[in-house]
This record gives sequence, structure tokens and C-alpha cells, in this order.
Amino acid sequence: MTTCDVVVIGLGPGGEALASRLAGEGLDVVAVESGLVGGECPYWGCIPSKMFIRAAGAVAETRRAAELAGAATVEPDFSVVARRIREEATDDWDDTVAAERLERSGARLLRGHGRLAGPRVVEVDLSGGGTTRVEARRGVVLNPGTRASVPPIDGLADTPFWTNHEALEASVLPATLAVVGGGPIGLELAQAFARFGSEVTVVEVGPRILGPEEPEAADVLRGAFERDGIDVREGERIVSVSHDGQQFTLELASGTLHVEQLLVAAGRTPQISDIGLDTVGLDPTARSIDVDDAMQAADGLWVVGDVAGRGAFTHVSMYQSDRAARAVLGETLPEYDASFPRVTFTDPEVGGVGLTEKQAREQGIDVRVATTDLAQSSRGFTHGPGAEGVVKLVLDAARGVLVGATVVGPTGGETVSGLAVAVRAEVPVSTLRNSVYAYPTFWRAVESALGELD
Ligand SMILES: Cc1cc2nc3c(=O)[nH]c(=O)nc-3n(C[C@H](O)[C@H](O)[C@H](O)COP(=O)(O)OP(=O)(O)OC[C@H]3O[C@@H](n4cnc5c(N)ncnc54)[C@H](O)[C@@H]3O)c2cc1C
Ligand SMILES: NC(=O)c1ccc[n+]([C@@H]2O[C@H](COP(=O)([O-])OP(=O)(O)OC[C@H]3O[C@@H](n4cnc5c(N)ncnc54)[C@H](O)[C@@H]3O)[C@@H](O)[C@H]2O)c1
Repeated sequence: MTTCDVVVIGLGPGGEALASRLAGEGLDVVAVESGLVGGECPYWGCIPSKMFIRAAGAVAETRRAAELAGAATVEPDFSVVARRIREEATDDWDDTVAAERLERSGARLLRGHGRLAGPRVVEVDLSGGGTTRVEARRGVVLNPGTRASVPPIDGLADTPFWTNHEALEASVLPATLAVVGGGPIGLELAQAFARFGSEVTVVEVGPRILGPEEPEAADVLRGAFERDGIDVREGERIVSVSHDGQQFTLELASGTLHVEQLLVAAGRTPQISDIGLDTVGLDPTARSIDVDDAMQAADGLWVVGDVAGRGAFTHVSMYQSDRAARAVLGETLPEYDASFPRVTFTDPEVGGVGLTEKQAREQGIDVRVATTDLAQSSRGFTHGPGAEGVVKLVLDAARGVLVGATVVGPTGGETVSGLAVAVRAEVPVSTLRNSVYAYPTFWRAVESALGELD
């Protein structure tokens, strides 16, 4: 048994930041990681996917040049972006740089699978063999993240399907690709593969793609995906999947689909069933671990990242990492920001903050909503092809403040930032109306939407 001040199990973005920060504060930190230091985001998530999307966007913009500026041709070459992902984004899926950075901060890195073995005690199955136990004087921080869920579709588990890992490690573009799931992962990757030349079908079992977001966002995306030649099937059930060594066959409720590759992006499974939660009185079968606003789940136990169930985003993991670090150090925390922004990096982007109209109504808020067509704005008109989008505002009429907003558009993820401040700071809608909006920005469409609230 070794002792230390804090053990961190799982080094996603939040866990890695927390471990090096607490070590920098002089605490004795043991950081346990079974995969790569940094977690999903830098190796199989945000970073490689956004590099892929940036490249696919360049292809799409070049094609739009014909309508705007004269002849331009692009011959997409998937090997260029695959090489950038391998060499520049992920160091060929090697975390040496991140591990050395962590150790330079003073933290001790243990490679292996960690699990609680009671309050403030962690057992680690070391990657090199053997087991060790560590006692943490202050406590343990959990950041184990999620993995791709495999839906219980007949035959699927026996096929060589892709998750986000294989999709972002791919070096060869599939000629045909089916994507199971019309959430952020499925849609971002579907559009990127399609723009490089794959023939893509998205199969969503729910009534619409991007289900938790505003329905207006799905309406815009559906049109954009059709223009990219993507076959979007909503409310579609997959009965069975098989693979004959060459291709996948999907038996759908509406017919049969044959494809070269199958990407499963049907949600995420929290990696908490085997980390000893039962040894501290918590439920290992839950969808997430309940925490208070200081990210504390039990005495001497803090949780950050996707498994805390408060938004599965890197910026949320980092925000929680900051709170948990300050809680471990005994600092008093300001109120928790539950209105965090979110962006799906399709083209057009879908930026959102706070509540959707449906969520606000479910909370009994006196809701008023307004929408405005981004393409009809002055900036949309000058932008031309690719300007489709919408701004939607959700007003709490009783309090006179916005409680949610969505911006779909070429810069939806950036444009929503101003509204994120308005929601977070509860800026009176009268002040938003009595403000000047630069002409001709996409942001100025917000002024039109505010006018529609009357
Ligand atoms: C394709 C894709 C695109 C995405 N794009 C974005 C985006 O653009 N913007 C955004 O904000 N978010 C994005 N996300 C989500 C983002 O990646 C996650 O929210 C983020 O990684 C935070 O996760 P986390 O901190 O919970 O841990 P994770 O990143 O999941 O890391 C957890 C780590 O813990 C390790 N681990 C698990 N169990 C144990 C154990 N018992 N012992 C030791 N180690 C363990 C794992 O090996 C892993 O390294 C994307 C995700 C995917 C898959
Ligand atoms: N840009 C970003 O910030 C970004 C990008 C990717 C992922 N993420 C994060 O990762 C999380 C997970 O993303 P995700 O897209 O995997 O999950 P998700 O849960 O958001 O979406 C999964 C989709 O798959 C569908 N589905 C489930 N089972 C199915 C089946 N059998 N057949 C057809 N469809 C099925 C669901 O109805 C849902 O629409 C996101 O919620 C988000 O928090 C963020």
C-alpha cells in the first residue's frame, strides 16, 4: 500500500488538468490511466473530428466557389486529412508528450485500470502486470469517461463495425458508409465522409436527427445533408446487421441496405460498472454518478466529466475539473453554471445554450419564442450558398430574460456565444433590444429575432 494526497482515476481532459493542477499546488497526486493520457477528446473525439471537418469544409467551400467566384475544382484526397490526424493531431495515437507533461507537473502516473476499494482507497491492475493499492489522504477523483454504446441490434455485435475510434483512425475512405445514430457524433462524421466522396446513409431510430436540440435545427440540417447527397432516414428501425467478409447488410424496417462500412454512433456508455462504486455505497449500474455543485459524490470522492451526467462535452469536463480542484483545496465555490453552450460542428453549425423551448415549457416557465431565418438576413444574402440557418430565442416572459437560444448557421457555434452571455448573465431582454448589432454580421440576425418576440 502506497499513500498520497489525491488519486485521480481516468485522465480525460478534466482528470488530466486536475491531476497536474493539484500536483502544481504541492499535493502528492497519483494519476491512473488505462488508455491514453488526455482521454477521448484529443485522440478519438473533438480534435481529430474537427480536423476532419475543417478539411471537409474546405472541400465544400471550394465547390461553392463556382457560384460565387468562378471555376474552382477540388479532388478530395482522404489520405491528406488521415495523415494530418495521425501525425499532427494524435502523434499516431501515442501519448508520450502528454504523459511527460503530466509527470513534469509532479504527478505520479500509474498505467492500468483503477477501481475504488473502499473510501479513499484505490486498487490498480497495472498494465505491466500486478496490482497495487493506493490510499488517498484527501480523497479520490473519478474521470473515467464513456465508450461508444452498441445497441442491441440482432447480429451487430458479431460484425466488424466502426465506432468513433476506427472512423478517426481510418486511412482509406469507404465507398459506402451507413451511420447508426443521428446525434452529434453520427452527423459530424457522416457529413465529413460524404464531402470526401463516401456515399452515406444516416439511420436514426428517433423521429428526427439531433433529437434533444430544437426541431428547427433538424429541419435546417436535413436540407443541408440532402444537398450533400446524404440519405437521412429518420424514424427508421434496424432489424438486423450482418457482414459477409466484404460488406455489411442492414435489414431495415423499410428495406435492405448494403454498405462497405458501418459506423455505430448510437450514444455513449459510462465506464462506471467496474470502478468499485459499490465499495463506497454508490450504484455501479446507474447512467451517471450523482454529484453536488462541488462535484462531490461522497465523503472524499469527487467526479468530473461525462459520467457526472451534466453534459458530455470537453468544456464541461474542464469546468468541473476546476470546481473539483478548488473543492479538494478547500476553497468556497461560486454557483454552478448550468447554462453551458454546446455546438454540433456540422455545416451549418448548430450552436445552443440553456433550455430548448420544450425543456422550458416542461419546467413551467412562461415561455415566448421567436425564430428568424438566417439566410434572409443581410449577411445571409451576401454570403449566398451555405447561408442557411435559423436563430431561435426562448424567453422567460415573466422575468424578461432569455433562458435558451439556438443559432444554426455557418458560424452558429461562434454566434451563439453572445447569447450564451445573455442567458448566463440574465441580461434583461429590454437591454438586448436596446443594443446595437454590427451590420452585416450573422449576429445581427439576433436583433431581428428579438423583434419577433413582441
Ligand atoms: C467523435 C467525438 C467528437 C467529439 N467532439 C466534441 C467537441 O467537438 N466538443 C466537445 O466539447 N466535446 C466533444 N466530444 C465529447 C468529448 O470528447 C468528451 O466530453 C470529453 O472527452 C470529456 O470526457 P471525460 O472527461 O469524461 O473523459 P474521457 O475523455 O472519456 O476520458 C476518460 C479516460 O479515463 C480512462 N479510464 C476509464 N476508466 C478507467 C479506469 N477504471 N482506470 C483508469 N483509467 C480509466 C479512459 O481510458 C480515458 O482515457 C466528442 C466526442 C466524440 C466521441
Ligand atoms: N460537437 C460536440 O460538442 C460533440 C460532438 C460529438 C459528440 N459530442 C458529445 O458526445 C455525446 C454522444 O454523442 P452521440 O452522437 O454518440 O450520442 P447521442 O446520444 O447524442 O445520439 C445518438 C443517437 O443515436 C440514436 N440511436 C440510438 N440507438 C439507435 C439505433 N438502434 N438505431 C438508430 N439510431 C439509434 C439515438 O436516437 C440518438 O439520436 C453527445 O451527446 C455530445 O455530448 C459532442
